Amino acid sequence: MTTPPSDDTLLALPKAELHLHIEGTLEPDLAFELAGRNGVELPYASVEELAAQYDFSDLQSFLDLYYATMAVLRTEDDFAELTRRYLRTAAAQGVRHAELFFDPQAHVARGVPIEAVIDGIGGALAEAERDLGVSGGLILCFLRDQPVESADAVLTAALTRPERLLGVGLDSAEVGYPPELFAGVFARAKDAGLHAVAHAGEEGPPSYIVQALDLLGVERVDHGIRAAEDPELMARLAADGIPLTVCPLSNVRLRTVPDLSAHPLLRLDAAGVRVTVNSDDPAYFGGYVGDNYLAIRDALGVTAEQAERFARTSIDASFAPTARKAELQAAVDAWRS
Ligand SMILES: Nc1ncnc2[nH]cnc12
Ligand SMILES: [Zn+2]
Repeated sequence: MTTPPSDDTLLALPKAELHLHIEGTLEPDLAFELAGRNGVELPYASVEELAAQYDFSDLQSFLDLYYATMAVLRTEDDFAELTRRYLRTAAAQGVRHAELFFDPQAHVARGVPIEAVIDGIGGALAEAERDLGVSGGLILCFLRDQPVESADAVLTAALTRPERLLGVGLDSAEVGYPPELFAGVFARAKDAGLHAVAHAGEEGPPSYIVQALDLLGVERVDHGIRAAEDPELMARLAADGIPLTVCPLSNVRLRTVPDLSAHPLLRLDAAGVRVTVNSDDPAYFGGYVGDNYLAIRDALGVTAEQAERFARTSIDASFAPTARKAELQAAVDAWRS
Protein backbone atom coordinates (compact mmCIF):
# COMPACT_ATOMS: atom_id res chain seq x y z
CA MET A 1 0.00 0.00 0.00
CA THR A 2 1.42 3.35 -0.96
CA THR A 3 0.45 6.30 1.23
CA PRO A 4 -1.77 8.78 -0.54
CA PRO A 5 -0.03 12.00 -1.62
CA SER A 6 -0.56 14.92 0.77
CA ASP A 7 -2.49 18.05 -0.14
CA ASP A 8 0.74 20.03 -0.28
CA THR A 9 2.37 17.45 -2.56
CA LEU A 10 -0.50 17.54 -5.07
CA LEU A 11 -0.85 21.31 -4.99
CA ALA A 12 2.89 21.76 -5.54
CA LEU A 13 2.94 19.34 -8.50
CA PRO A 14 3.74 21.49 -11.57
CA LYS A 15 0.88 21.18 -14.03
CA ALA A 16 -0.80 22.75 -17.04
CA GLU A 17 -4.46 23.69 -17.06
CA LEU A 18 -5.96 22.95 -20.46
CA HIS A 19 -9.69 23.19 -19.79
CA LEU A 20 -10.65 26.40 -18.07
CA HIS A 21 -13.33 28.87 -19.11
CA ILE A 22 -12.12 32.24 -17.87
CA GLU A 23 -15.74 33.38 -17.46
CA GLY A 24 -16.22 30.35 -15.22
CA THR A 25 -13.73 31.78 -12.73
CA LEU A 26 -16.07 34.67 -11.87
CA GLU A 27 -16.55 34.27 -8.12
CA PRO A 28 -19.71 35.77 -6.56
CA ASP A 29 -17.81 38.51 -4.71
CA LEU A 30 -16.16 39.79 -7.90
CA ALA A 31 -19.49 39.50 -9.77
CA PHE A 32 -21.08 41.87 -7.24
CA GLU A 33 -18.08 44.21 -7.27
CA LEU A 34 -18.22 44.50 -11.08
CA ALA A 35 -22.03 44.78 -11.11
CA GLY A 36 -21.74 47.77 -8.77
CA ARG A 37 -18.92 49.34 -10.75
CA ASN A 38 -20.68 48.90 -14.11
CA GLY A 39 -24.25 49.63 -13.04
CA VAL A 40 -25.41 46.13 -14.01
CA GLU A 41 -28.24 44.68 -11.96
CA LEU A 42 -27.85 41.07 -10.87
CA PRO A 43 -31.13 39.30 -10.08
CA TYR A 44 -29.80 38.31 -6.63
CA ALA A 45 -29.68 40.39 -3.46
CA SER A 46 -26.31 39.23 -2.15
CA VAL A 47 -23.17 37.18 -2.72
CA GLU A 48 -24.74 34.45 -0.57
CA GLU A 49 -27.96 34.45 -2.58
CA LEU A 50 -26.01 34.13 -5.84
CA ALA A 51 -23.82 31.33 -4.46
CA ALA A 52 -26.97 29.52 -3.32
CA GLN A 53 -27.99 29.13 -6.99
CA TYR A 54 -25.05 26.81 -7.69
CA ASP A 55 -27.07 23.62 -7.56
CA PHE A 56 -27.29 22.40 -11.14
CA SER A 57 -29.41 19.65 -12.69
CA ASP A 58 -27.53 19.49 -16.01
CA LEU A 59 -25.30 21.50 -18.37
CA GLN A 60 -28.10 23.84 -19.52
CA SER A 61 -29.11 24.80 -15.97
CA PHE A 62 -25.51 25.83 -15.36
CA LEU A 63 -25.16 27.67 -18.68
CA ASP A 64 -28.26 29.79 -17.92
CA LEU A 65 -26.61 31.15 -14.77
CA TYR A 66 -23.14 31.33 -16.35
CA TYR A 67 -24.31 33.58 -19.22
CA ALA A 68 -26.50 35.71 -16.94
CA THR A 69 -23.69 36.35 -14.44
CA MET A 70 -20.99 37.13 -17.02
CA ALA A 71 -23.10 40.16 -18.04
CA VAL A 72 -21.20 42.10 -15.32
CA LEU A 73 -18.01 41.87 -17.44
CA ARG A 74 -17.91 45.05 -19.53
CA THR A 75 -14.46 46.60 -19.79
CA GLU A 76 -10.91 45.58 -20.61
CA ASP A 77 -10.09 46.11 -16.92
CA ASP A 78 -12.86 43.73 -15.87
CA PHE A 79 -11.43 40.96 -18.04
CA ALA A 80 -7.91 41.73 -16.81
CA GLU A 81 -8.99 41.62 -13.14
CA LEU A 82 -10.89 38.36 -13.64
CA THR A 83 -7.88 36.75 -15.32
CA ARG A 84 -5.41 38.12 -12.76
CA ARG A 85 -7.40 36.59 -9.91
CA TYR A 86 -7.67 33.23 -11.67
CA LEU A 87 -3.94 33.09 -12.47
CA ARG A 88 -2.99 33.94 -8.88
CA THR A 89 -5.17 31.14 -7.51
CA ALA A 90 -4.03 28.71 -10.19
CA ALA A 91 -0.35 29.47 -9.54
CA ALA A 92 -0.89 28.71 -5.85
CA GLN A 93 -2.21 25.28 -6.92
CA GLY A 94 0.80 24.42 -9.09
CA VAL A 95 -0.37 25.68 -12.48
CA ARG A 96 2.66 26.74 -14.56
CA HIS A 97 0.93 26.96 -17.94
CA ALA A 98 -2.72 27.82 -18.61
CA GLU A 99 -4.68 27.77 -21.87
CA LEU A 100 -7.80 29.81 -21.27
CA PHE A 101 -11.08 29.32 -23.08
CA PHE A 102 -13.12 32.43 -23.67
CA ASP A 103 -16.58 32.95 -25.19
CA PRO A 104 -16.39 36.17 -27.25
CA GLN A 105 -19.78 35.71 -28.93
CA ALA A 106 -21.45 36.08 -25.53
CA HIS A 107 -19.61 39.37 -24.88
CA VAL A 108 -19.94 40.86 -28.35
CA ALA A 109 -23.70 40.19 -28.19
CA ARG A 110 -23.84 42.53 -25.16
CA GLY A 111 -21.94 45.24 -27.01
CA VAL A 112 -18.50 44.57 -25.50
CA PRO A 113 -15.81 45.00 -28.17
CA ILE A 114 -13.81 41.82 -28.77
CA GLU A 115 -10.62 43.89 -28.44
CA ALA A 116 -11.50 44.69 -24.80
CA VAL A 117 -11.97 40.98 -24.10
CA ILE A 118 -8.76 39.82 -25.79
CA ASP A 119 -6.58 42.68 -24.58
CA GLY A 120 -7.86 42.37 -20.99
CA ILE A 121 -7.24 38.63 -20.74
CA GLY A 122 -4.04 38.85 -22.79
CA GLY A 123 -2.64 41.65 -20.65
CA ALA A 124 -3.15 39.64 -17.47
CA LEU A 125 -1.50 36.62 -19.09
CA ALA A 126 1.54 38.74 -19.97
CA GLU A 127 1.74 39.99 -16.37
CA ALA A 128 1.49 36.44 -15.01
CA GLU A 129 4.30 35.28 -17.24
CA ARG A 130 6.49 38.01 -15.80
CA ASP A 131 5.35 37.99 -12.16
CA LEU A 132 4.23 34.41 -11.48
CA GLY A 133 6.18 32.32 -14.00
CA VAL A 134 2.90 31.09 -15.50
CA SER A 135 2.86 30.89 -19.30
CA GLY A 136 -0.26 30.59 -21.40
CA GLY A 137 -2.58 31.73 -24.12
CA LEU A 138 -6.13 31.92 -25.33
CA ILE A 139 -8.48 29.48 -27.01
CA LEU A 140 -11.48 31.11 -28.67
CA CYS A 141 -14.56 28.95 -28.16
CA PHE A 142 -17.42 29.05 -30.64
CA LEU A 143 -20.84 28.72 -29.03
CA ARG A 144 -22.32 25.64 -30.67
CA ASP A 145 -25.90 26.70 -29.88
CA GLN A 146 -25.44 29.93 -31.87
CA PRO A 147 -25.56 30.19 -35.68
CA VAL A 148 -22.35 29.24 -37.47
CA GLU A 149 -22.35 32.66 -39.20
CA SER A 150 -21.81 34.23 -35.79
CA ALA A 151 -18.84 31.89 -35.20
CA ASP A 152 -17.41 32.91 -38.55
CA ALA A 153 -17.76 36.60 -37.73
CA VAL A 154 -16.09 36.30 -34.34
CA LEU A 155 -13.18 34.34 -35.84
CA THR A 156 -12.63 37.07 -38.42
CA ALA A 157 -12.63 39.70 -35.66
CA ALA A 158 -10.29 37.71 -33.40
CA LEU A 159 -7.76 37.20 -36.19
CA THR A 160 -7.03 40.92 -35.99
CA ARG A 161 -5.55 40.22 -32.51
CA PRO A 162 -3.64 36.97 -33.10
CA GLU A 163 -0.79 37.48 -30.59
CA ARG A 164 -2.03 35.33 -27.69
CA LEU A 165 -4.49 33.25 -29.67
CA LEU A 166 -3.45 29.60 -29.59
CA GLY A 167 -6.49 27.96 -31.03
CA VAL A 168 -10.22 27.53 -31.35
CA GLY A 169 -12.65 25.38 -29.40
CA LEU A 170 -16.34 24.55 -29.28
CA ASP A 171 -18.51 24.84 -26.19
CA SER A 172 -21.99 25.59 -24.75
CA ALA A 173 -25.08 23.33 -24.98
CA GLU A 174 -23.91 20.11 -26.59
CA VAL A 175 -26.82 17.78 -27.35
CA GLY A 176 -28.46 18.68 -30.66
CA TYR A 177 -25.44 20.71 -31.83
CA PRO A 178 -23.05 18.15 -33.36
CA PRO A 179 -19.49 19.11 -34.30
CA GLU A 180 -20.22 18.62 -38.03
CA LEU A 181 -22.04 22.00 -38.06
CA PHE A 182 -18.70 23.73 -37.45
CA ALA A 183 -16.44 21.93 -39.94
CA GLY A 184 -16.15 25.02 -42.18
CA VAL A 185 -15.19 27.50 -39.49
CA PHE A 186 -12.71 25.07 -37.93
CA ALA A 187 -11.08 24.56 -41.34
CA ARG A 188 -10.70 28.32 -41.68
CA ALA A 189 -9.17 28.61 -38.19
CA LYS A 190 -6.68 25.85 -38.97
CA ASP A 191 -5.77 27.51 -42.26
CA ALA A 192 -4.96 30.59 -40.18
CA GLY A 193 -2.48 28.47 -38.19
CA LEU A 194 -4.59 27.92 -35.08
CA HIS A 195 -4.84 24.74 -33.03
CA ALA A 196 -8.21 23.01 -32.68
CA VAL A 197 -9.98 21.45 -29.70
CA ALA A 198 -13.68 20.84 -28.98
CA HIS A 199 -15.97 19.89 -26.13
CA ALA A 200 -17.41 16.50 -27.05
CA GLY A 201 -18.78 13.59 -25.08
CA GLU A 202 -19.61 15.65 -21.99
CA GLU A 203 -23.40 15.22 -22.26
CA GLY A 204 -23.35 14.34 -25.96
CA PRO A 205 -22.86 10.80 -27.33
CA PRO A 206 -19.54 9.15 -28.24
CA SER A 207 -20.36 9.81 -31.94
CA TYR A 208 -19.77 13.54 -31.27
CA ILE A 209 -16.20 12.68 -30.22
CA VAL A 210 -15.73 10.80 -33.49
CA GLN A 211 -17.10 13.79 -35.43
CA ALA A 212 -14.80 16.19 -33.57
CA LEU A 213 -11.83 14.05 -34.60
CA ASP A 214 -12.87 13.31 -38.17
CA LEU A 215 -14.64 16.52 -39.20
CA LEU A 216 -12.99 19.21 -37.06
CA GLY A 217 -9.53 17.65 -36.83
CA VAL A 218 -9.20 18.37 -33.11
CA GLU A 219 -5.90 17.70 -31.35
CA ARG A 220 -7.49 17.29 -27.91
CA VAL A 221 -11.02 16.45 -26.81
CA ASP A 222 -12.53 18.49 -23.98
CA HIS A 223 -14.27 16.22 -21.45
CA GLY A 224 -14.64 13.21 -23.77
CA ILE A 225 -15.68 11.07 -20.82
CA ARG A 226 -18.47 9.34 -22.70
CA ALA A 227 -15.74 7.62 -24.73
CA ALA A 228 -15.67 5.24 -21.78
CA GLU A 229 -18.97 3.80 -23.10
CA ASP A 230 -17.33 2.78 -26.37
CA PRO A 231 -14.33 0.39 -26.20
CA GLU A 232 -13.53 0.87 -29.90
CA LEU A 233 -13.38 4.64 -29.46
CA MET A 234 -11.19 4.32 -26.35
CA ALA A 235 -8.83 2.10 -28.35
CA ARG A 236 -8.71 4.71 -31.13
CA LEU A 237 -8.01 7.58 -28.70
CA ALA A 238 -5.25 5.52 -27.07
CA ALA A 239 -3.69 4.46 -30.39
CA ASP A 240 -3.75 7.98 -31.79
CA GLY A 241 -2.56 9.57 -28.53
CA ILE A 242 -5.48 12.00 -28.38
CA PRO A 243 -5.55 13.69 -24.95
CA LEU A 244 -8.77 14.26 -23.02
CA THR A 245 -9.14 17.31 -20.81
CA VAL A 246 -11.17 15.78 -18.00
CA CYS A 247 -12.91 17.91 -15.35
CA PRO A 248 -13.97 15.64 -12.48
CA LEU A 249 -15.72 18.14 -10.17
CA SER A 250 -17.56 19.67 -13.12
CA ASN A 251 -18.87 16.27 -14.18
CA VAL A 252 -20.29 15.67 -10.71
CA ARG A 253 -21.86 19.15 -10.41
CA LEU A 254 -23.46 18.89 -13.87
CA ARG A 255 -24.55 15.32 -13.14
CA THR A 256 -22.85 13.69 -16.09
CA VAL A 257 -21.59 11.18 -13.50
CA PRO A 258 -23.61 10.22 -10.40
CA ASP A 259 -20.68 10.83 -8.04
CA LEU A 260 -16.91 11.04 -8.12
CA SER A 261 -16.38 7.40 -7.15
CA ALA A 262 -18.18 6.43 -10.41
CA HIS A 263 -16.04 8.74 -12.56
CA PRO A 264 -14.50 6.98 -15.61
CA LEU A 265 -11.12 8.81 -15.31
CA LEU A 266 -9.19 5.73 -14.19
CA ARG A 267 -10.99 3.45 -16.66
CA LEU A 268 -9.91 5.75 -19.48
CA ASP A 269 -6.38 5.87 -18.06
CA ALA A 270 -6.26 2.07 -17.77
CA ALA A 271 -7.34 1.79 -21.43
CA GLY A 272 -4.27 3.82 -22.37
CA VAL A 273 -6.10 7.09 -23.10
CA ARG A 274 -4.03 10.20 -22.31
CA VAL A 275 -6.00 11.96 -19.59
CA THR A 276 -5.42 15.35 -17.98
CA VAL A 277 -7.15 16.88 -14.95
CA ASN A 278 -8.71 20.34 -15.14
CA SER A 279 -11.28 22.57 -13.48
CA ASP A 280 -13.67 23.81 -16.25
CA ASP A 281 -15.59 26.54 -14.34
CA PRO A 282 -14.02 26.50 -10.88
CA ALA A 283 -16.05 29.34 -9.39
CA TYR A 284 -19.20 27.31 -10.03
CA PHE A 285 -18.07 23.74 -9.44
CA GLY A 286 -16.41 23.86 -6.05
CA GLY A 287 -12.74 23.89 -6.86
CA TYR A 288 -9.73 24.94 -8.90
CA VAL A 289 -7.44 22.46 -10.61
CA GLY A 290 -5.50 21.49 -7.49
CA ASP A 291 -8.80 20.84 -5.74
CA ASN A 292 -9.70 18.46 -8.57
CA TYR A 293 -6.47 16.52 -7.95
CA LEU A 294 -7.31 16.30 -4.22
CA ALA A 295 -10.86 15.17 -4.99
CA ILE A 296 -9.76 12.32 -7.28
CA ARG A 297 -7.19 11.21 -4.70
CA ASP A 298 -9.94 11.04 -2.08
CA ALA A 299 -12.67 9.45 -4.25
CA LEU A 300 -10.67 7.27 -6.63
CA GLY A 301 -7.48 6.63 -4.69
CA VAL A 302 -5.30 8.39 -7.28
CA THR A 303 -1.65 7.87 -6.31
CA ALA A 304 1.31 10.23 -6.56
CA GLU A 305 2.52 8.26 -9.60
CA GLN A 306 -0.82 8.63 -11.38
CA ALA A 307 -1.06 12.32 -10.49
CA GLU A 308 2.45 12.82 -11.84
CA ARG A 309 1.46 11.08 -15.08
CA PHE A 310 -1.63 13.29 -15.49
CA ALA A 311 0.46 16.41 -14.88
CA ARG A 312 3.14 15.31 -17.34
CA THR A 313 0.45 14.59 -19.90
CA SER A 314 -1.06 18.04 -19.35
CA ILE A 315 2.31 19.63 -20.12
CA ASP A 316 2.94 17.43 -23.13
CA ALA A 317 -0.61 17.93 -24.51
CA SER A 318 -0.38 21.70 -24.16
CA PHE A 319 0.29 24.06 -27.05
CA ALA A 320 3.35 25.50 -25.29
CA PRO A 321 6.58 25.75 -27.32
CA THR A 322 8.85 22.69 -27.09
CA ALA A 323 11.45 24.49 -24.96
CA ARG A 324 8.79 25.55 -22.45
CA LYS A 325 7.45 22.01 -22.26
CA ALA A 326 10.96 20.75 -21.45
CA GLU A 327 11.29 23.38 -18.71
CA LEU A 328 7.98 22.31 -17.19
CA GLN A 329 8.83 18.59 -17.34
CA ALA A 330 12.10 19.43 -15.56
CA ALA A 331 10.03 21.17 -12.87
CA VAL A 332 8.09 17.92 -12.42
CA ASP A 333 11.42 16.04 -12.13
CA ALA A 334 12.41 18.47 -9.36
CA TRP A 335 9.03 18.02 -7.62
CA ARG A 336 9.57 14.28 -7.67
CA SER A 337 12.99 14.27 -6.02
N1 LIG B 1 -18.70 22.51 -19.05
C1 LIG B 1 -19.05 23.23 -20.12
N2 LIG B 1 -19.56 22.60 -21.20
C2 LIG B 1 -19.91 23.29 -22.29
N3 LIG B 1 -19.81 24.60 -22.38
C3 LIG B 1 -19.32 25.28 -21.33
N4 LIG B 1 -19.12 26.60 -21.15
C4 LIG B 1 -18.61 26.76 -19.92
N5 LIG B 1 -18.50 25.58 -19.30
C5 LIG B 1 -18.93 24.64 -20.16
ZN1 LIG C 1 -15.68 23.26 -20.51
